[in-house]
This record gives sequence, structure tokens and C-alpha cells, in this order.
Amino acid sequence: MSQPRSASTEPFGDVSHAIDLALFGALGDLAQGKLLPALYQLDREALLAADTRILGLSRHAHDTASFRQLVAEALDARLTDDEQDAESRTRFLRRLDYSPLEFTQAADYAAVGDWRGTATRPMVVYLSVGARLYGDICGYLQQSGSLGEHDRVVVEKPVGHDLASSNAVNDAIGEVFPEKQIYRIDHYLGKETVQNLIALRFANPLFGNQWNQNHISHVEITVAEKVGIEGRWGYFDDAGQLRDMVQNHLLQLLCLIAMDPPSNLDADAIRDEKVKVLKALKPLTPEAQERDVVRGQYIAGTSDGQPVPGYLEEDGANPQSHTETFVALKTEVANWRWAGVPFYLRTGKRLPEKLSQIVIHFRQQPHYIFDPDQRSLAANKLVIRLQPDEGIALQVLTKDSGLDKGMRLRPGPLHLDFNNAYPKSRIPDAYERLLLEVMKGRQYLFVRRDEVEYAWRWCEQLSESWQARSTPPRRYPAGSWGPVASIAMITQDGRSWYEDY
Ligand SMILES: NC(=O)C1=CN([C@@H]2O[C@H](COP(=O)(O)OP(=O)(O)OC[C@H]3O[C@@H](n4cnc5c(N)ncnc54)[C@H](OP(=O)(O)O)[C@@H]3O)[C@@H](O)[C@H]2O)C=CC1
Ligand SMILES: O=C1O[C@H](COP(=O)(O)O)[C@@H](O)[C@H](O)[C@H]1O
Repeated sequence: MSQPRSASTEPFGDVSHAIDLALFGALGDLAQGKLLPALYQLDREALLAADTRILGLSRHAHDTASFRQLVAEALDARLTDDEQDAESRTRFLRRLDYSPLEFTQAADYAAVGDWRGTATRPMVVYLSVGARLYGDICGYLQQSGSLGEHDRVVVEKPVGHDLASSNAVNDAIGEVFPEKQIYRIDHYLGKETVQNLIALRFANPLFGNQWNQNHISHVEITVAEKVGIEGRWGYFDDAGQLRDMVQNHLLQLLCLIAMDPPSNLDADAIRDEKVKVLKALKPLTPEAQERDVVRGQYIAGTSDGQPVPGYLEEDGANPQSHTETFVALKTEVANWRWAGVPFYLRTGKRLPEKLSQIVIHFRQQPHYIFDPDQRSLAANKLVIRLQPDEGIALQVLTKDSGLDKGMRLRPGPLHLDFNNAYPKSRIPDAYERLLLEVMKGRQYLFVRRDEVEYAWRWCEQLSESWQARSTPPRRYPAGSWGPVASIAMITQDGRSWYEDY
């Protein structure tokens, strides 16, 4: 590391200490749609120190006034009336500055140093740009002498396109920042119910004691998206649903469900356990891929009753593309706790609704004494709803009421709906929590380098064989639950996707 800024050696304090936040890619989709609104919310909740400043950086010719105007419009478009607060809005917009900067031009980086001036406060560098730029930005920031020894960098997913490129990107960031100062975002880890998985599993003996292959028959993880690719053809066609969603979000959810109890809540204690899960994922042999993996691509269909184009007809599309917009697969965590328990994962774009949910299917009792016709009902399910309508429901069996019903069983939920149970508390967006955790310096909701690498290693078994075989993905109409083969994949095991949406 070259000499850090002598004027910027103050460590981070708590959230009452002012920081500088340099936002690379400040005019992009993520920054305008999520990051700046999240920062506004933190300001409104009095979680930004009075002197904290934010510098927007991008190659476009704006100045601070026009940038503030753009952000004001982005806030208007995204916040509900209840969330708009004139005083907070004015205060937040005043924190913003803008500097045009071409990220690949070393000379431009003087602008960051000029902005920082003689400030001694630490800086968060947020890279809301494609991963191919991470190395350049970190390197040029360092060369320009704009970094202090405590500064932190936040990087977006996906880190790289495969294991080799991810290693190259991580090496380049690692040349400048030590691992303890690198915050790799997986925004699913910031979602309220995802964090509740940790509380649910490790604070409730009822579940903690049952959480293994003796009591659980199988697990489903569904992350369904109603949207298509939203004008992101260039990015998405190169990535596909495997790299965009499975390599990160779905595998992170799987890790949180499958990991052993960490010895404490420290970042490394949790991340050590997640890595063990990733290492224990069963290899996807060619036979397993044939039987247990389905990839699909949407064709024209409907969404909310309106016609929508197929993937190959989206703006900018290459009509020959074999990129998948849907993946369903079965895997297993080959260890003592989970041997023989299938984990069924599915995710896709242009499905009928936006829904992220995990269903834990418990085993039936060893001896059954009720109506033989109802035998298939007799197992508990724990449904963990991540979005929308965050909540947890435990499906239990009770006696059907009525004089003439005998001992008929009736399934029903013991339901915790977060919005109804805690009506006064707004559920914060994932990015609000993650940005706050960066400022507090807590890394447990961020992904360590080895997690990224093991996840790539496992996913590459699929991406490499798809590329080698060049067979097209299965088609599914927009507005359906994916290719019929994804239903057959689970029914071949005598099971079905949980459908009580
Ligand atoms: N958008 C989303 O919902 C999500 C995005 N991500 C990740 O977040 C990151 C940002 O994504 P997103 O906001 O969609 O991307 P965008 O392309 O919308 O935003 C990137 C911004 O950076 C600018 N930029 C790109 N290259 C340069 C350069 N060389 N010099 C100066 N400015 C440059 C772009 O300008 P220009 O427009 O001229 O190219 C654009 O304004 C990516 O890593 C993505 O994978 C992760 C999860 C969700
Ligand atoms: O990371 C990504 O996530 C979004 C889905 O996020 P959600 O919070 O709306 O569930 C996905 O649309 C996007 O393609 C992907 O890059």
C-alpha cells in the first residue's frame, strides 16, 4: 500500500462520527434506485452524523446542483408520502456533492482528494459499478493518495464472472484494502427475515433441536421475480440467472439454513460455518445435472394480465442467446446434519409474482394413528416468507371442529406476520441496514472472499457444462412458474413445490 493520506488517519467511530462516502456509479440504477434512498432513510432516522458528506461520482457531466436535483427526483419517485419529510430531505440533499470522473483515468482521481481537502475523517468507498472496474478504482484511489489507513470499500455482487475472474478482482481489491476493510454486498443478507433466520434457528430450542436429517425431510428455497430483465440486457445476458441469483443470493440463503451454530455472532464465526456448508455441497455430476437441474428461458406471455415480450425479444436482445432466466435444481449438503435431505432451489424472472420463501418440511411421525386418507397431511411445515409480507408461519395439525368430524385433522398456520405483529416498526430496506453496518464496521452481513470462491467453484460445474453442450434452455411462458420440467424434477421424488402463495 502506498503512503495513506496523512490527514485521514482517524478511525471509524460509532454512527455519531462523521464520515465521507464516495459513491462510484452514483447515476446508475442501483445508486439512484436503492442506495441514495437508503441513505436518505438513515438520515431521517438520525443515523447519519451531522457532518457526514456524500460525493457522487460518474463519467456524466453534472454539477452538484443538478446531481441534487436528480436525487430529489429519485426520492420523489421511490418514497411513500409517509417517508417524505421536508426537513430530512433538505438536510440530506445538502450533504451531496458531485464530481465527474472517468473511472479508468488515473488523472481524474485528484477530484476525490480535492473533495476531501484536509478532512481527517475516514471514508467509505462504495463501488456501485461492474466488477471489472473494482481493481482500477481501488488502485487509482490509492495512487492518488486519497485513501486513509482505516478507509473501507464496499463492493457489489457478482464479484467476477467465474472463479478465475473473481480471484483476479479480489486480488486487485486486496492489493489496496485488507480483508477486514472489504465489505462484499449480498443484499439478501440485509433483508429483515433473512436475519431472522439466525434468531429463529439459534434462539429457539424448539427449532434448534429439530434442525437436522432426523426431523427434516426436505427444504425448498424459492426466489421468484415478476420482473423481466428491466432494460439490463447487456449485463444480464452475460450473467444469466445462475450468476445473477444462484451463485450469491440463493446459496447464501442455503448457507443460513444449513450451517451449524456459530460459537458467537462474530463475523468470522458465522462466515466459517457458511464456508463449511459451501464446501459440503454435493458435486453436480453429469448424471445429477441431467436429473436434478432445469434451466429455462421465458418466451412471450403475460404479466398482471398484460402481454410481455419473451427474453429474446427484449430491447437489445441477441435472438440466438441461450442465457437462462430460470434455474431449478436439487442439491444436498453432504454432512452429518443433512445427509439424505434434498434442498430444492428455484429462481426465475417473469414468474407470476415476486416471492422469496423458504419452506422447511418436517418428517412425519414414525407411527400414524389418524384417518389413513389424511396421512399425506400429517407433517409440519415451517414457511419463512422473506418478501413480500415478511413473516414466519408454522403449519400445524389440529382437530377439525364439529360434532360429526370425529378425529379429522385440519392443517392451519401458527402465523407471525411482521407487519401486523409489530405495526409501528417500519421494515427497513436491506440497503439501509447494510450501509449502517458498514459504518459501524460489522462484517457479519457481508460475504468473505472464501465464500465467494467456493460458491463460484460449485456453480461453475453448471456454467461450464452448459457452455460446452450449447443446448438451448427450456422455454416457459412469461407469467408461468417456469418450465414444466422443473415440476417434474421435484415430483420424481414424490414431492411438489409448496403452493400456498
Ligand atoms: N441494478 C440493480 O438492481 C443491482 C445492481 N447490482 C450491482 O451493482 C453494480 C451497479 O449496477 P447498476 O447500478 O445496475 O449499473 P449501472 O450501469 O446502472 O450504473 C453504473 C454507473 O456507473 C457509470 N460508469 C460505468 N463505467 C464508468 C466509467 N468507466 N467511468 C465513469 N462512470 C462509469 C455508468 O455510466 P453509464 O451509464 O454512462 O455507463 C452508470 O452511471 C453492479 O456491480 C451490479 O452488478 C447488484 C444488485 C442489484
Ligand atoms: O441482485 C439482484 O437482485 C434482484 C432481486 O432483488 P430483490 O431484492 O428485488 O429480490 C434481481 O432482480 C437482479 O437481477 C439481481 O442482480
